[in-house]
Amino acid sequence: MAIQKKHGKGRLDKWYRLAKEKGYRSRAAFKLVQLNKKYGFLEKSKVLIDLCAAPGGWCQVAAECMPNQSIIIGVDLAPIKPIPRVISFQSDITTDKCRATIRSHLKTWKADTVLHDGAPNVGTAWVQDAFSQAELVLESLRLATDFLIEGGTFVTKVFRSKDYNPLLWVFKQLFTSVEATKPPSSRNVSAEIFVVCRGFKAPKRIDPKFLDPRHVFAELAAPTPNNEAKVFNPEVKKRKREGYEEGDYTQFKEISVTEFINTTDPIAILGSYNKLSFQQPPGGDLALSTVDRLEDTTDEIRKCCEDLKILGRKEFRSLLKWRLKLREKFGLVVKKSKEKEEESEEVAEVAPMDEELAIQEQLHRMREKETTREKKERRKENEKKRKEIMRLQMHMTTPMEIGMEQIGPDSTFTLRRVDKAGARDAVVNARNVPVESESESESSEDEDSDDDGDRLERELDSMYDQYQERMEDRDTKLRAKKNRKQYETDEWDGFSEDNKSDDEEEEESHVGLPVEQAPTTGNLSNNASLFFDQDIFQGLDEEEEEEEEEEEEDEEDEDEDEEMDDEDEDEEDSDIEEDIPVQKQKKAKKPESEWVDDDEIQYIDEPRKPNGQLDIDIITAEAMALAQQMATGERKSTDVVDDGFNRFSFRDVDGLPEWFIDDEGKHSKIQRPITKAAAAAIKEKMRAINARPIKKVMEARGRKKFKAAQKLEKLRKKSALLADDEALSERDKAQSISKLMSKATKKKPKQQVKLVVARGTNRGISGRPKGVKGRYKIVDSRMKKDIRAQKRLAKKKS
Ligand SMILES: C[S@@+](CC[C@H](N)C(=O)[O-])C[C@H]1O[C@@H](n2cnc3c(N)ncnc32)[C@H](O)[C@@H]1O
Repeated sequence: MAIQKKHGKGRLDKWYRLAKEKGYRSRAAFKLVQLNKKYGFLEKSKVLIDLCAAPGGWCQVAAECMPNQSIIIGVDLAPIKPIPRVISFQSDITTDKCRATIRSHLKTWKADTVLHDGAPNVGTAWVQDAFSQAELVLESLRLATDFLIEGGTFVTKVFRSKDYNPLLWVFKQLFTSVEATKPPSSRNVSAEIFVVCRGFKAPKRIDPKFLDPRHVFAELAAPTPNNEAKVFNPEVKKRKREGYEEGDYTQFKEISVTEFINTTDPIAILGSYNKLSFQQPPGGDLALSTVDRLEDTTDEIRKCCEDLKILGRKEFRSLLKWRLKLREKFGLVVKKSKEKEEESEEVAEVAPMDEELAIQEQLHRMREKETTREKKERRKENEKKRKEIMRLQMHMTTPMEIGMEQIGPDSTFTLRRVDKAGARDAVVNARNVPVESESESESSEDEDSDDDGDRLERELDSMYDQYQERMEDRDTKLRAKKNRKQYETDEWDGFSEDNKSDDEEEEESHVGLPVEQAPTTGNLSNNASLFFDQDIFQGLDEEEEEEEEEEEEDEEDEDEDEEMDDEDEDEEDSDIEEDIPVQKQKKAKKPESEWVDDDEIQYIDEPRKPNGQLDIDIITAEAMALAQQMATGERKSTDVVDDGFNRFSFRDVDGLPEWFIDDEGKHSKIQRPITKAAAAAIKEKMRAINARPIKKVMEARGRKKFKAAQKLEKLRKKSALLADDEALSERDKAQSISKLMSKATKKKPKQQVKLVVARGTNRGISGRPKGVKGRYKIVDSRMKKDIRAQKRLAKKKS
């Protein structure tokens, strides 16, 4: 691919000219120059493979930057003219032949860097292009995995398409650091992005599916419609552009109560209808009149049926329970007797249902039963572990005793395993993983007998989780809070030495995750993880690590560092627990064992103003009121500490459902009265903040000021020179200085923007219209007329 004169003028841009000047064979060379400037991988490499290298721009750059005696191999479908220090040959990178040729050149060496800048099918349809590009990337990755040394670097070009995320996910499994970047020399109009993958993990075996385009780019099946979501979030409406359902052109939907009772999917009805009707159909419905008369059909239930869209979780639950009761009464579901409970088959009679539906429901129930059983077992196991940890914490046992009953080849107990069951948080907090005491296990028999009820409970719980996730997606504060919580609970990783479960270790050496799995990273969505891959966030981890190292080195400073971490967290949370100033919050939060006295607080390295005062930003009325009270001596620091211990401090949340704790948490805190003065002070402060111009404007103003100062300085110097000039008379001096001044203060006339109407030959043109010089703006005729009218009006007024 030699430099060709492209038709579009934009193609012969600055980089094209620079490439010509510098003797590079392609403008692409600058992309590698800029990537290397940012990541510096070429200087560290001794062996490099450049895939799709023609005409050889990247090879030229590599030869320039890599140490002497390095091996550089360039391969392409097209011939590459010889480049000093570069071995090049012609081959298709997807073939075994290419692999063999590279191997013959490298012998036993491994490559430190593999580059790929391939672009197939140039000129065909873009969608097709993007796909084969992605395939080519995967092929180049396959080749890279064969030749890269552990810790090596792989740089590739990827096109922004639907295959971009799956590709990135694959990279992330194989490399410790994956960063996507667009060098300045890459045109903005181009969809290309460069991904720099560093720290090749060199797994012993890679699942072939991993590098197979059919798996990596497989379309994920459309998720099944989530009717439950509709039930619990009736107000969240997604825009549908599909129009109304065929034959149904109303938005208000109503369904008979009997249908709700007979249906096998009540949640779908609750999610998609507005009203459950007790209205008798024309022919009369005996079942409906019975339902109407039953005692279970309370006024509350009737009210709930009136408008489903305004119901909350509690109301839906009562409607579903009511439905179950009626189904039992009508003999639609027969409760299992104790003897029959033993049998795996459940006796369930569902009246108007065809055979297939019946089988489906039975299968579904069996599956539910199985998961309930598994869940129960997990709970028991977790409870056992929790008790052991409690005993250990209370010095009732030694670590040796932990997990004694589980002794076996793979029974090493780590909290990570517990976490897989989703219970570690609770274990660490010594909170109840729902305990199954003996008395409870008796009652759990009842639970089992009511399979539907159990299922509903779980559905409701999972709905709440989904609701939380959605809220987190929307609300960054909530997300930060959750991550913080997770961080707090993650701090202690149990007794595993290397903090890795067996499974995880296996994953490292054998990357073989099912490719269908959605590519996500930790708690972050893919988009979020891509966002955080940006340079700006890169230092953060290292900083944290450094801090940790410091902590290890200096045990004496440990407490101090921890306090600083706490402080960061507190600051983030300031809007949640704003009622106590930062430092005091920390004090109040400290557990008794880590208690520090007032003197110790003095040594904490708090952010301070230049005058030595603590730099605390008071942004809430509560904090302001407290600050005022403290300043006037109305309250003392000890009062604030005492306030930390209140009836909300040690809330007993054992066994309470997550949604309840969350909901209660919003209100279970001291409501501190605020003073009028404090509210006014905060209002004023906020007004001042809002009145500040945005950063861009501030910067522009600063630039203007700076330029004016420069101009003034120049003028001053010139005037001084003139004043010192002995050859000039005083009059001449005064004249020339005033000339200078008037020249400097004269404003340049603003360049007129010529309006060009987009009609005739100018319709739909891109670029400068013929015969137009200077600044121009293409407008439609309406706009031109409007502007004229405005001018006329302004003239009239003046
Ligand atoms: C954008 S150019 C590479 C430019 C090069 N990096 C440089 O600096 O000069 C893309 C190259 O990919 C090559 N290519 C496309 N498919 C290929 C394949 N299957 N095997 C080898 N080369 C391929 C094309 O021949 C083309 O020369």
